[in-house]
Amino acid sequence: MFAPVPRDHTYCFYRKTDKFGVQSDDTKICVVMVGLPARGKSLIAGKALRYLHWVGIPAQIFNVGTYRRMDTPHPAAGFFDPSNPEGERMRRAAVQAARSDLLKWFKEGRGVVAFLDATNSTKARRAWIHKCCHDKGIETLFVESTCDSEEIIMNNILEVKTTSPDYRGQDPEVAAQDFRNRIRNYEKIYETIDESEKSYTYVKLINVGSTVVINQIKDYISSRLVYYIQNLHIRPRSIWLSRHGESEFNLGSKIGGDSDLSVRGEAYARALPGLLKQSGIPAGAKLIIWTSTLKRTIQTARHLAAESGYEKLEWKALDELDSGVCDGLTYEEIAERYPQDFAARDEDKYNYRYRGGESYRDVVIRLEPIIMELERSENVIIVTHQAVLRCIYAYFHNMSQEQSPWMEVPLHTLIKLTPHAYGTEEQRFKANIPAVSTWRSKGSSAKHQASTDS
Ligand SMILES: O=P(O)(O)OC[C@H]1O[C@@](CO)(OP(=O)(O)O)[C@@H](O)[C@@H]1O
Repeated sequence: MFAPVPRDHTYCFYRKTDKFGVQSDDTKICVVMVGLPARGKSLIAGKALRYLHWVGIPAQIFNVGTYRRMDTPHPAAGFFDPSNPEGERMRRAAVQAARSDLLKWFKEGRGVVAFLDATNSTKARRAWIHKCCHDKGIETLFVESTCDSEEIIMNNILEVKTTSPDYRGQDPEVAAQDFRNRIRNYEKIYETIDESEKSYTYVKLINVGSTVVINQIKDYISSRLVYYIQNLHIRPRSIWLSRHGESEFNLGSKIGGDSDLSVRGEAYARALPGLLKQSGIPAGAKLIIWTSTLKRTIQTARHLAAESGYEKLEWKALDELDSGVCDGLTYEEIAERYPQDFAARDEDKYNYRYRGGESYRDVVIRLEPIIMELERSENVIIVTHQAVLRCIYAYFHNMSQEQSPWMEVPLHTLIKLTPHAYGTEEQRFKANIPAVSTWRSKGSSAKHQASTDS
C-alpha cells in the first residue's frame, strides 16, 4: 500500500538550503479530510497529492474505504447506520488500520504529507486523530468540504456510483439510491468543524471553494497546500497544449534563442485555429490564449488571437528552459565543448542545471504560479516550448521526474487535456505540416533528427 520511497533529493526544494530559506526538514503533516460522502474529498486529496508529487514532496493517501473494503467490499447503506453496532465496529477497525499504517509511514521516513481520506465526521473522531498525530510530532491539517448545492452533490453521486468499487457491477439507479441512503446515515451524526475546534489548523471549503475559511495555518507546506486547494474548481473545461511552430533554430538544430518561425512553422500558426476547432471547443465557450514572451510562441498564436478574438496573455514563466552558456548551440556542439556537462545532463536530466541557466526542477518551481492559475481558470490554450510543455504535461499525468524530461513532444501537434474526477483524458490532433524532430534520446549522438514525414 506504500508508494516507493523517493530519492533523497526529490524534495530538496523544501530543505534548509532552499531559496526561500524554509526549514522544513522534519516537517510531517497529516491532512485529515472531513466531509459527508459525495463532497469531493477524494478528488481534492487526489489532486493535492499530484501537486505535491510534482513539486517534489513525497506524499501518500490513506483511504479508509480501501481498508474497510478488505472485509466489506460491497456494503449496503445500513452498514453505515450509526445504530448498527457491527458496522460501527468494522468501520472503527478500518480507520485504526489506516491510522497505524499512516503513523508507520511517517516513522519509516517515507514522506512529508499523508492524507487520511475518510468522512472523519465527528468531533470525537477528529480529537482522536489530532491526539495520535500530536503525540508523534505530526502536524494536522483538517480539510473540510461542505456543500449545499444540489447540483454539485448530484454530480458527485453520479461520479461515485459509476466509479466506486463499492458499487461495481450494480444497477446504476439502485447504486445511486443506496448511496443517497448512505449519506443520510452519515448526516445523523455529522458535526461540522466549528468554534470548539478553533485550536486546530483547518480549512473549510464551502461549495467547492466559493467560500473558504482558513484557521491557524502555521507552516510553509500547509500554506502552499491550502492555497492550492482553495483554487480548485470542478467546472468542466479543457486545456490545450501546443509547442510553437517549427522555428529557424529548430531547423538549424540549435537550442534556445529567440528566433522566428520557419516557413513550415508559419504554416502551422495559420493552421492552429482550424486544428483547435477540429478538437471540439464548445461553440460560444470562453477560452484564453497563453504564450511565452518569446517570438516563436507569439507568432504561433497570432492567427488564433486575430481570428477568434480570444483574450491573449504573455507569461515570462512560460519561456523555454534557459540553457545558459549552451544557448544557441547544437547538441553536438555542447557534447564537444562541454562533454562533462553533456554527460551529467544525460545522467540526471531533471536536476542538471545548465551553467548560467536552469534545470527542469527550476522550471517546475517557476511554473507553480501557472499551475495555480490554471486550476482557477476554465478553457486555456498554452502555446509554449518543449521543456515547459513537458513539465506542465507531467503535472496533469502525474509523470515521474525521471521520465518527464525525456518525453517526446512532437512539433505541429495540438494536445487536448480534459481533467475528470479521477484522471485526465488526452486527445492529440496532428497538423498535416511536416517539421523536424527536436527529440533526442538519452546517450544519443546529440543531433536534432529530420522527422520521417518531412
Ligand atoms: O531539455 P531538452 O530535451 O534539451 O529540450 C529543451 C530544448 O527544446 C528546444 C528545442 O530543441 O525548445 P523549443 O521548443 O523552444 O525550440 C530547445 O530550445 C530547448 O533547449
